[in-house]
Amino acid sequence: MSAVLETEGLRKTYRSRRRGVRHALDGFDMRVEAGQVHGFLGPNGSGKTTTLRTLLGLIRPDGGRMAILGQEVPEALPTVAGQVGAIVESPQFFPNFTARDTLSLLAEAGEVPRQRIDEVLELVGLRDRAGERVKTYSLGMKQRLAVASALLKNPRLLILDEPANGLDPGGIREMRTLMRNLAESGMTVVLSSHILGEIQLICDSVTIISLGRRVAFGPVGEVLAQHSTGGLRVRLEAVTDLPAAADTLIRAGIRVTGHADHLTLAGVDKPAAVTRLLAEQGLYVSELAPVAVDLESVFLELTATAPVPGQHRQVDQSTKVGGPVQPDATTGVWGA
Ligand SMILES: Nc1ncnc2c1ncn2[C@@H]1O[C@H](COP(=O)(O)OP(=O)(O)OP(=O)(O)O)[C@@H](O)[C@H]1O
Repeated sequence: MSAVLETEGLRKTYRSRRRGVRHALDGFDMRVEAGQVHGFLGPNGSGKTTTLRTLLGLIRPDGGRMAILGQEVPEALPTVAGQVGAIVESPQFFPNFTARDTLSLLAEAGEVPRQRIDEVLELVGLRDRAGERVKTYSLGMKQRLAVASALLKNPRLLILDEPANGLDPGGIREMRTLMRNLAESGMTVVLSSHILGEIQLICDSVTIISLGRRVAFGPVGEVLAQHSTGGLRVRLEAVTDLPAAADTLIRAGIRVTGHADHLTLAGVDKPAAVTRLLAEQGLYVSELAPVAVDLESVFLELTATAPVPGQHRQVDQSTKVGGPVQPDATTGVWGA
């Protein structure tokens, strides 16, 4: 597959007399394949906006290379810019313009046919409010207008920083469907977001950045599988049997974590052996299921345990990433 967006060894250092040196990007690699919805994730201050601004030519990198649609940027930006739609940080609109005026202005500047204005207004759900002034819009309506403006050129690559910002639950779901439909029509979509449950639902692949470096990437299923503990969740017909079941399993060499209404197990080769062991003691299993690891757990683990060489300390401190995250005792993902 061809890469629509690529960075290799990207570096960006901010220097200030007062705050000293800050390595916002420290050899950052990223690759997004054509036609994918790609989640770009990282804690506050990890370098996401810096990456996107650098790719769009708004910031000059200190090292590394970048390509958009197979062309090296920033050199090729004049050529590729017409095929890229982006919202990075909160876009500013003229408050006294209506949504339609706003999009008309942008369409004229970008030589976009006027009929496209109605298409994008319909897509983002603003059709019936398009004649009202932007200053009367809610946060979510402004966000919809921002997405409409990024879609105006029918870009091959759409980059959205926190597109769900301010959207109501129905709006988030509509945005999810819109992103999937756009990808199915061949558009590549890069989403930066902190709503990890949403990213897990929408995205084909992800990149996780921490301290300006990539700490995970690939198809969502693979990233989850790589960090799966292989644990099992066991429920019994009688909750009161849990202590006896835990005893039996521990004696068989299985690592067990107890919870109010279930056990989590690690170090199990054959799940059927668990059922047999317990049945032999008159303990009956009502559920035996793999413990599902979610993107949020993987994210917390990876971003909090990323290496922290001395020179990255400032970014680390600003993001408040400390020592390893403690296992979540309620899910038992690391509880064994
Ligand atoms: N103009 C600047 N001058 C100095 N430092 C900056 C500047 N812009 C960003 N930084 C620093 O670079 C680091 C990366 O910031 P960036 O905005 O890329 O993070 P982010 O991942 O987008 O965070 P968030 O999730 O909060 O939006 C942060 O420590 C930030 O303080």
